[in-house]
Amino acid sequence: MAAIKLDGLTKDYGDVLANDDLSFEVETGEIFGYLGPNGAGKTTTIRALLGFISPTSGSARVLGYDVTDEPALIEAKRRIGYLSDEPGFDEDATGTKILDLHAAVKGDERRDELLDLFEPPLDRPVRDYSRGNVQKLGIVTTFMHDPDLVVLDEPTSGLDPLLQQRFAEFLRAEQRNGVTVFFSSHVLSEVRRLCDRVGIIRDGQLAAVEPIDSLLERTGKSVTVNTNEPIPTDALDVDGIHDPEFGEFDGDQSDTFTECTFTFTGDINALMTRLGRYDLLDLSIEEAPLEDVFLKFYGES
Ligand SMILES: Nc1ncnc2c1ncn2[C@@H]1O[C@H](COP(=O)(O)OP(=O)(O)OP(=O)(O)O)[C@@H](O)[C@H]1O
Repeated sequence: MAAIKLDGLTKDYGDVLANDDLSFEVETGEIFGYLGPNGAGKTTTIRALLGFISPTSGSARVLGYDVTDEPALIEAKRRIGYLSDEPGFDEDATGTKILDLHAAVKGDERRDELLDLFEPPLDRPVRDYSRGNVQKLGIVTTFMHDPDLVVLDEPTSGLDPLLQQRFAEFLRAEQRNGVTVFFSSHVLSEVRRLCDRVGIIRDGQLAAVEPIDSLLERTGKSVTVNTNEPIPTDALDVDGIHDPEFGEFDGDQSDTFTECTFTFTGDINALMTRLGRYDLLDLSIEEAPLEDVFLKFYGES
């Protein structure tokens, strides 16, 4: 059985068609990334899955329960963890009080283990928390009742790189124990590290559902080359170089360049061999920004 199933899910806010006829499934035990630019409709889907808003048409099921069937959804939520993009805890309450409240509703058999791992402050009121500390507390509340499915809206925002790494390892371990993870993000490096498959939403419509590997193959890298002296533009005669942009006095004006940025989808060894013949000052190879991916591959559709 799919852990999440959307069947023509539509949410029309009047001015905005935030989710337009979305259909896809998330398998039990997979980590599924839900990607899209700002305002694409990710939070709207998540809020519909948790019963916070009603679909205008279509339907959705979580853990087999219809999200518009209130008693059924209450039952399902005992087995679901949810981390909001804005946790919105009571500012006057301490961390301990918030955890006690959540425990009273859902249980807290994993509280101590999670506190050891993520170490949010507990004795101060939430008003005095940094963004990262709010997020750490949110992670504890999401997992402490040992859910089968977790729905995470931008889960690593505010976490430092070390904690992001710890959280990634934690999610992988949860997955090995059979937990299903559905999370939204606009950060490609996070998605790359975690996901098995991704669904991409743009302007409320599903642009693609595909394994992360095939998305990354098409995405390519963003490469910047700086040289010590002008080198021939022929140096870029390598399969997989797209849209080269040259430094101010380079490229188009002459047949040499000292600075060039391009997207690369080819064999990195072939590129290094070719460029290795020249005297390079600097070479950077980075993940293409997710916004570029959207524009490049899904812009026209
Ligand atoms: N309650 C609402 N009433 C009217 N319009 C809304 C409401 N909530 C969201 N929208 C609109 O619906 C669209 C989708 O918003 P949503 O928050 O689902 O996007 P998102 O992909 O989660 O964006 P972000 O990454 O910025 O959080 C946006 O145009 C937003 O302005």
